[in-house]
Amino acid sequence: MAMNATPRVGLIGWRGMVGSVLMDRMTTEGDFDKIEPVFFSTSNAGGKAPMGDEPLADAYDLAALKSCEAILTCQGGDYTKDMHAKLRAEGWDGHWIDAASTLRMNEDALIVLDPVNRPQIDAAMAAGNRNWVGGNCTVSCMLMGVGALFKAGLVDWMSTQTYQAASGGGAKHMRELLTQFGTLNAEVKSLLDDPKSAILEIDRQVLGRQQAMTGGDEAAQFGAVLGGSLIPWIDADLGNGVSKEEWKAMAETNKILGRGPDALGGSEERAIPVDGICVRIGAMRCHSQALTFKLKGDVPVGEIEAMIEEDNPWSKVIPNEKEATMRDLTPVAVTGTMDIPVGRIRKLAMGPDHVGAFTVGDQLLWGAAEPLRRMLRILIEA
Ligand SMILES: NC(=O)C1=CN([C@@H]2O[C@H](COP(=O)(O)OP(=O)(O)OC[C@H]3O[C@@H](n4cnc5c(N)ncnc54)[C@H](OP(=O)(O)O)[C@@H]3O)[C@@H](O)[C@H]2O)C=CC1
Ligand SMILES: N[C@@H](CC(=O)OP(=O)(O)O)C(=O)O
Repeated sequence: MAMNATPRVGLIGWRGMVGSVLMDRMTTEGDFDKIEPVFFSTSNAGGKAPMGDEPLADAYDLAALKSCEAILTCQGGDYTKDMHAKLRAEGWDGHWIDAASTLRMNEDALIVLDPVNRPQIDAAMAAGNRNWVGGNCTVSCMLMGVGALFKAGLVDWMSTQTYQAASGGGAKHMRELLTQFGTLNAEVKSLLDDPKSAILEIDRQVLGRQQAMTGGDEAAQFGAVLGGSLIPWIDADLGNGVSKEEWKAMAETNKILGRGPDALGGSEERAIPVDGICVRIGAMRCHSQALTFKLKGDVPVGEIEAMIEEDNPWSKVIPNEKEATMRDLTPVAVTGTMDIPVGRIRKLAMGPDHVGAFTVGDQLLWGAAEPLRRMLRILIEA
């Protein structure tokens, strides 16, 4: 069912980190001209909204929420757990668009990434679906880069080793990383300023400070030191040696592609194995991934590059050369842009059907905010 010409859309979580990126993108793309926005707050109902004359509505007020044809939330999983079922139980049949992972694998929710799964979105809309959830940031950024190979049916399996930014944990995690870097620098500043000082003495003092931080307030967000180190575990421990972030890679990739039993409505098509190790590194807001593909045949690198380049306006092939890689295939180059560069594309020593690639994406843009605002736009324009 199509929405009204200028639908009333409730925005929850708009001042958080993901929400702020979303607001920027919605402003840039003119989305606010197409809706009647209603801004909610979980902490400051009655306060000043970021636009318009109406004060902030209470995000726990069911009547206010029910007055919206669509609700777009970046407030987080606890809010979704608390409010989504209550609203549905009251008979609200509006569109719920959500950044949190809570509903993603539900039978009645579609994971949205329209440049990759627009056919699934259209089919779900026609079937009356009402729950639209953004994918895990690593999965969405990966599929925006190399989705072409999956769409073409070329992938037998894929392994991904991730290099995930601090922002994936939230704003406090980004602050903690920078604070740790500052503390470590301060610890050895006088030695660093002296070009004749011994590097191994600097290293010893840095390690001592890192060890002193471990288990304390300075590493409270991540639970381990990230500055000058890394953490090869992200999200919950599933108890079988797999982290929840790693589990999402296969589960969500296949659901987005409409494959396997978790696809909306179920699918007979084999779920493609996707697996690897997820690692937190000291980048700010870009997730990077080293990918290994086992393809179904010996596809020339030039053909792979052409498919990636042509797949969508944001996927960009970076020539597999040192200079281009260092210039264009780093978190610093990609942060704040919509581009999803894919580089280091080459045949691996394991055989001509094994291909390596490396991709980088801003996890707050394609990894979180962008698929949601695009889904809202699709609903408005339906
Ligand atoms: N961070 C990420 O990488 C990703 C996050 N997500 C999802 O999005 C959810 C929100 O993430 P994120 O945006 O990082 O969370 P934030 O903590 O930045 O924001 C969440 C809410 O916290 C409240 N808040 C309290 N203090 C502040 C403050 N000082 N500044 C801003 N907001 C504040 C706001 O609610 P109020 O205005 O009502 O007080 C805000 O909407 C996550 O829980 C997750 O489900 C999804 C993909 C990626
Ligand atoms: N888990 C991701 C961030 C995130 O919010 O993921 P999800 O939306 O799947 O919970 C990270 O830490 O990098």
